[in-house]
Amino acid sequence: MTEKRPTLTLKPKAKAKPAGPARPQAKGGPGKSAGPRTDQPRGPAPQKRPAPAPAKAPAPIPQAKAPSSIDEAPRLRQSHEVKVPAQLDFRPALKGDSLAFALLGAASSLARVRTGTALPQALGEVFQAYDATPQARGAMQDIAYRSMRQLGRSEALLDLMTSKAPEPAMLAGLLCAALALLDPPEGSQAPYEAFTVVDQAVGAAGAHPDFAHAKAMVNAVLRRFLRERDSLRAIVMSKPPARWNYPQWWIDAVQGAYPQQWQDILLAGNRQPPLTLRVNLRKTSVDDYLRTLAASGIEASRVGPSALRLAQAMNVAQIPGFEQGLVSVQDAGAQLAAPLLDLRDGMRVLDACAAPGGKSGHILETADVALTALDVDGRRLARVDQNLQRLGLQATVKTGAAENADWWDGVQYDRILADVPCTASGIVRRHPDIRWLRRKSDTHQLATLSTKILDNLWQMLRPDGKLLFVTCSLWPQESEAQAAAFAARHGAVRLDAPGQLLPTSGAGQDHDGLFYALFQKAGA
Ligand SMILES: C[S@@+](CC[C@H](N)C(=O)[O-])C[C@H]1O[C@@H](n2cnc3c(N)ncnc32)[C@H](O)[C@@H]1O
Repeated sequence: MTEKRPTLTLKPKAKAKPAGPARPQAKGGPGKSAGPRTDQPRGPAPQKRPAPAPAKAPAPIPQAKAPSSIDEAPRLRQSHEVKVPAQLDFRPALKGDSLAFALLGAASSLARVRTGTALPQALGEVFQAYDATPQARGAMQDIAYRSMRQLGRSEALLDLMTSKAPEPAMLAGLLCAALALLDPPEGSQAPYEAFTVVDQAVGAAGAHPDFAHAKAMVNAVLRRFLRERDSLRAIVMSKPPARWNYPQWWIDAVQGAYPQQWQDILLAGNRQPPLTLRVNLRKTSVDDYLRTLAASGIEASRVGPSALRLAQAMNVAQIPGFEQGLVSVQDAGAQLAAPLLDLRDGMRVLDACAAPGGKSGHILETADVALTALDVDGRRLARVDQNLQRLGLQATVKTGAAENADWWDGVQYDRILADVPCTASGIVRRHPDIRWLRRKSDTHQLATLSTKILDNLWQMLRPDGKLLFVTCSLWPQESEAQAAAFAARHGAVRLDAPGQLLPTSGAGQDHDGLFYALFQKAGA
């Protein structure tokens, strides 16, 4: 047991409105999985926050992260920067299929995200440490993703209800996870009964040695939320980060770049993304595959020339023909890259930032080209190999930095795809942790790297050849401003391309926020 810390006190009752009765809760089983995740956030790993210096070494601190420079104040409340981190890997003596177990796993993931770990990686660490069953993994993932989409509001509610920020971060994570379940977004049903959430959250707190002492506080905070929900919400909803569930700088940036559409963009980023498939036209047709799905009772609709959106997310292992390479998981917006490249058999093509290989696979499905798939990250490149193997396709896979030429054989390419590392601000619906991990200054840093990559790749393109520049960013500095400056520097001819696609979800049109610019080199 670690040293007992003082129990937090509750702040006085909120005053905005008289306390409303607890809202009746919808019934439901354990949360569904957020769907298979086949991609990681783009770009280099976000900067890690410095590991807090332990006041006293309690137990092994397995998740301490390497210190890194910080140029801005953290967005989360200062006191959340833990003085004594909880044992994030501690496996509680709880039933593996209980909500308490899932809540604690989600809380551990949220605490890892606070130290700069991306959520998919954080969950992976927790699954292993907790030896979680597939069912428990699904529940932890669902709760953690919900919590990320609601973090601004949960943080503000906690700020209102507690006299100081809950510590350790895992306790704050537990409260945020429980609040996300008790307070689902407008128009969606609560996945569990309110009393079950409170009871299980208290049980989860009691099962962890580092904050078992705070279980009465967990009970009091959650019950108070249920009693005073309307008045508490009325207060926090006046604050943009609570209302929109993004950091203030992010809201300002979207509003500045898109004064007309900013609210729609923020809302689109908070919706649960669909599972979209790309049909491999080498092996089947879209209509035939739709029939295959229908025969298996799977509902789907077309959202692009080869793109199908499933009505319900499911594990890829259950998707007919997935293992045989009939389909791949890929957003409909990302499926525009291969057609824009205007590929023909026999071309020499470079995919310069290729991992995990979504667009490489599509390029090879489109034409018989000699493809080089390059990426700086050798671990991610292994996924290119796996994906191409499943599709029965081949490429030359190379580890190297696209801003350098040390990996290049000196023979120019007919086509180059530069799907550069970026802030990934256009894919937050799939990666709701990104908004909390990124810093405003990342944009400039990543745009500088993209400039170097584009300038270096241009020499590798043959006269008349085409280079497709892609980002999954919403920030003009990374996208349109970058494209315009590039064209001016190199005298590149700009061909027709979609430009900035804003994220949208719905019947017929459903895609992430991507940017496309297509350039041609003058003939010899
Ligand atoms: C947007 S993702 C690429 C997604 C991929 N094109 C697909 O469709 O599956 C960006 C990739 O750039 C890689 N990357 C980051 N810095 C790089 C660099 N300097 N040179 C080459 N690749 C880089 C990252 O490892 C990441 O895999």
